[in-house]
Formats: sequence, structure tokens, C-alpha cells
Amino acid sequence: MKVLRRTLRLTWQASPWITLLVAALVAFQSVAVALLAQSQRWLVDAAGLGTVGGLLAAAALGAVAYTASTAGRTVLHSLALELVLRVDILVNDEILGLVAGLPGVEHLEHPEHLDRIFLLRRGSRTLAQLAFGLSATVAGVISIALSVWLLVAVDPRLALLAPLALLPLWINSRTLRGLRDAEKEAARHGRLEEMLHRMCTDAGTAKELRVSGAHAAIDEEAAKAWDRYATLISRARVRASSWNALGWICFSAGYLLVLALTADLAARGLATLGDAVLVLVLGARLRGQIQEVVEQIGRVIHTGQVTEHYTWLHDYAAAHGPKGDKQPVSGGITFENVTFAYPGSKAPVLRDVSFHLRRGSVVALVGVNGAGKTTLVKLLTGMYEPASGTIKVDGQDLAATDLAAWRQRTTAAFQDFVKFQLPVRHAVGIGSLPRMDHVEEAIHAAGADFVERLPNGVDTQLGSLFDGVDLSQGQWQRLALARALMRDKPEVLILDEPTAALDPAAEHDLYERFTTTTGTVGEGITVLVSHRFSTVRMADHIIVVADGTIAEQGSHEELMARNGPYAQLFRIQAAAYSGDNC
Ligand SMILES: Nc1ncnc2c1ncn2[C@@H]1O[C@H](COP(=O)(O)OP(=O)(O)OP(=O)(O)O)[C@@H](O)[C@H]1O
Repeated sequence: MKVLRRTLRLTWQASPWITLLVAALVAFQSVAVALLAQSQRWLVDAAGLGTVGGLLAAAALGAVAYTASTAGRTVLHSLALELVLRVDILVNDEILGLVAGLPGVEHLEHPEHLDRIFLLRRGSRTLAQLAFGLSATVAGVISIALSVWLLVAVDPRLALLAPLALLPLWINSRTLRGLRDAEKEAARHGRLEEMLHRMCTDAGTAKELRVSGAHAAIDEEAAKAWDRYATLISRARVRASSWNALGWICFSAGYLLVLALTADLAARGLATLGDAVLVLVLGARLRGQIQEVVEQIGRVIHTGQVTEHYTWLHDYAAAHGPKGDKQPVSGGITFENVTFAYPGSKAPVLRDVSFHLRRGSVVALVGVNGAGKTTLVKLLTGMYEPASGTIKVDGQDLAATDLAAWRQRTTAAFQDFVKFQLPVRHAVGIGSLPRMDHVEEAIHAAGADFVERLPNGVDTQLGSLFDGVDLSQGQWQRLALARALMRDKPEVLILDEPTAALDPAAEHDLYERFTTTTGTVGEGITVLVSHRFSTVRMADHIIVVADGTIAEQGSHEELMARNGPYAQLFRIQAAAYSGDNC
């Protein structure tokens, strides 16, 4: 009901006038068949009796009903198409808004949630048809009821056709349920095929795949996934059509029986010729009417699956949306006994982690690959919530604060940055759209001065998709950094290996710049993740992460004096760089 109300609201919002016109035409369609059959009955009876007035009235009624029905049907078809198209756009906008507006990213990583979003986006049109489909179904049922009523008036036994007409309807609802289950089961294969296909056609991944020669194998895997998807769906369809055919055979046998009964009644003088014509016309039309209602019900039931996901998305967005209007105040951040496991995985990636990030400090997270550094950063930016323990910002639980407001006070640059194929100004500016005027400043702060030498400076189009300039990996990375630096005086600046593509000297120089020129110094907290100890040693506080726990923490000097894992890693790297870079 909630979904119906929502889609009705969207339908009205799409166009009140078209909605009213469609409703009026649908209402007329519900009586059109009965009017037409009745006019033909009167026409034949009046002809038999030779009453000219009756003949003319019946012909006039038939002509009006026929014209209004056929013309109305054509107009209804095009108006309904237009309305559904408009509602589809609104539904898609709503879905994208809900998916993109969620503060965390859990819904984008959980396979079950991804399946739901996949099915929802594929079925958005069905959802857009819900209001129209339901009203057409009600009109169809009324139309069938009127036909049955007219048949019963000739002879009550003719009502036999009604239960027989319901049989295909019932079978169809059962088979559609089977189809719905098959679609649910197949969604994962469909999504896999889409991903593999994209891997082979996307310029970024295609390069690596060509070099490794794996594209043929991936192509094959994509074909297999598509086969699995198509097989599940087509098997369910064949099953459904066989059952539906059986239903129609039963109805056709009933129709023949009704015709034989009417012929008998006419022969015995218990029915007029007009009655026989009425039965003939209505019986033949009943098949079409039922077919239409079956199809409409099919669409509505199919919508049931999509509406389930639609409701889920709304509920999920309501449960995971902004939690309150309290804003974190300036101060330190404390992780208290934080344990965390990624969705769908039972093994915790972080176990009982506790540490404090002091306001105004530069904190470095170090550790081997997979230790849990990026996961800590994701928790800090509110992408995920801890399974147990709390993250407190000035004593306030981050899970209970408005994440959107928190994000306004933080900024981050990640190792897996995005290459936005836009003009430089926009590729950097989307870091903080209200501060578009500060793009040049951010570019300078990120050391991306190469932009000045591009053909159109900050207005140069980037990427090959739109005949733009392509950049080196290090240059793309500097732009990603500039994007992160767009935020005005962030309380927390997170740099998660955003300089991996830069040489060690450039990274050292850049971090020196960040820690002395950005707005966070003295006011905010800078969290940097790096494998380069020449950078790490600049931090005030170093946290060594090992296997999801904190192995040790302290200043560079303290950790060197302790001679623990940090000191060992530092010496190994210092030896590798012959002391030059560390
Ligand atoms: N989205 C995810 N879903 C499930 N497991 C994940 C996910 N992201 C990371 N992990 C797992 O969490 C662990 C910690 O990963 P994390 O990215 O935090 O490590 P890291 O210390 O940042 O590593 P690196 O130095 O390689 O960037 C790894 O074992 C990884 O496999």
C-alpha cells in the first residue's frame, strides 16, 4: 500500500492532466465491451421484430461505443506510455538519490544489497507502471463482471464460463511466482556477466587484460555467466508457458460448451437470436478480456518483486540515513575497543583497537599490506560502523552523529583514487562544489603545477573519452589530492597513501607542505597512511597496525628507542634506500 501511495504520488507529480485523462479512459474501457455486446443484441432483436426506432437506437449505441472504445484505446495507449516514461524518470531519480545519499558504503559492497539494487534498477519501469497497471486491472475485472452478468441474464448456466475464465488467471499468477524466483536466483549471474563484460570493454582494465592475455578467458567466463542467467530465466519461461497453455485449453473447451448450450436454448425458443449473438460476442471477447487482465496482473505481480526491493531501499535509507543534528565539536578522536568485520564476513579485520588522535597532531598509520590501516580510515570517515566498541569525537559517539555534517568537516585522499574525465576545474572542484573559486589554490597546494602547462590550463578536458588530455598516473594522483584539499580548513585530513605514484622525494616534499600549509595544522588532525618511513617519521604520533590490532604506538624517537616492530621496519627500509631517503 505504501508503495502504491508512493507511485501514485510520483504519477500525479509526473503530470496531473495525463493522470486524470488516463483514469477517465481506463474507466470507460471497463464498460465498453458490455455496451458493444448489448447494442448488437438489441440490433438483432430489433431487426427480427422490424422496429426501426429500436434498430436505429441500437445502431447508434453500437457506433458510439465502438468509436469511443477503439479511439479511446489508441489515445490511452500513447498517454499511458508517456506517463510511464515520465514516472520512470522520477523513480530512477529517486532510486539514485537514495543509493547515493546514504552516508556509508556498506550497501555498495554487500552482495545481497547489490542484487537488490540491480533488480530495482532493471525493474524501475515496472514500478513506474504500477499505478496504471492496477487501475487497468480493476477496469478489466469490472469489464469481465459486466460480461458475466449479461450472460447470466440469458441463462444462469452460462455463468459456468466465469470459473473457467478464472483458471488461466490462477495458473498465470502461480507461474509468475516461479518466474520471479528464477529472476531472483539469476540476478547474481547477470551482475557477474555485467562486471566481466565491463572489465573487457573498459579502457583502464582492458589494457591490463590485453597484456596478460586474460581477456579471452574473461570473455568466456562472461559468456558462461550469461548462459547461466539465460538458462534459469528461459527454463522458468518454458514452464510458465506450458502451464498457461493448459489453462487456455480448459477455457476454450468451456466456451464451446456454452455455445452448444445457447444453440440448444435458441432451438427450443428459450433464447432470442439477439441473446445468441450476445453470447457469441461476449464469449469471444471474454477470452481477450481475461488475457488482458492476466497480463496486467502479471505486470502488477512482477512489480511485487520490484516493490519489495523498493520498500527495502526506502527502509534501509531511513535506518541508515542521518542520525541526528548533533555536530561533532572540535577536539580529539578516540577509538575505544573497536572491533570490525566486513559485511558478509565473520572474521574480524580489526580486533579490540583503542587509540587517541589528539587535536592538532599529525598521526601516521603504518603496517604491512592487509594489516587494517585503510579499514581504520573507513571507520573514521563513517563508511562503516564498528561491530563493537565506539569511535568518539570529543566524547560523542560517531555512530549517533549526522554523518553528512561530519563529512563536511573531514576530507580524504585515497590510494584507489578516481580519474574523473572532466575539465581539470571540475575534476578538482567536485571535492567541494561551493568552493569552486578555490580550485587553483588546491591545485597549487597539491603540487599539481603541471596544470599550468596543459593546453587550456584549468579548463583542459581530461581523459580520452572526450578527446581530452591523458595524464601520467602521478599527475592524476596529484589532481585527486587537490580534490581532497578543496575542503576549507578540515578538522580531519586523511591521506591514505595518496602519493603511491609519486617518487619518495616528491612524497616527502608534499607531506611537508601538507603538514605546514594546510588548514588542519594546529586546529585539526592529519592522519596519514604511508609505507615510506621518510614520510612517517614526520608524524607526531605513529600507530603501528599489525593483523588488525595495535602493535605499538608513540613518536618516532620513542618507537626507535623501544626497538620493536617499527624500529625493525624502519631499519630495513633505511638500508634499502642506503640512508638517502629516510
Ligand atoms: N571491502 C572489503 N570486504 C572484505 N574484506 C576487506 C575489504 N576491504 C579490505 N578487506 C580485508 O581487510 C583486511 C585489511 O584491509 P585494509 O585495506 O584495511 O589493509 P591495509 O593495511 O590498508 O593494507 P594496504 O597497506 O595493502 O593498503 C584485509 O585482510 C582485506 O582483505
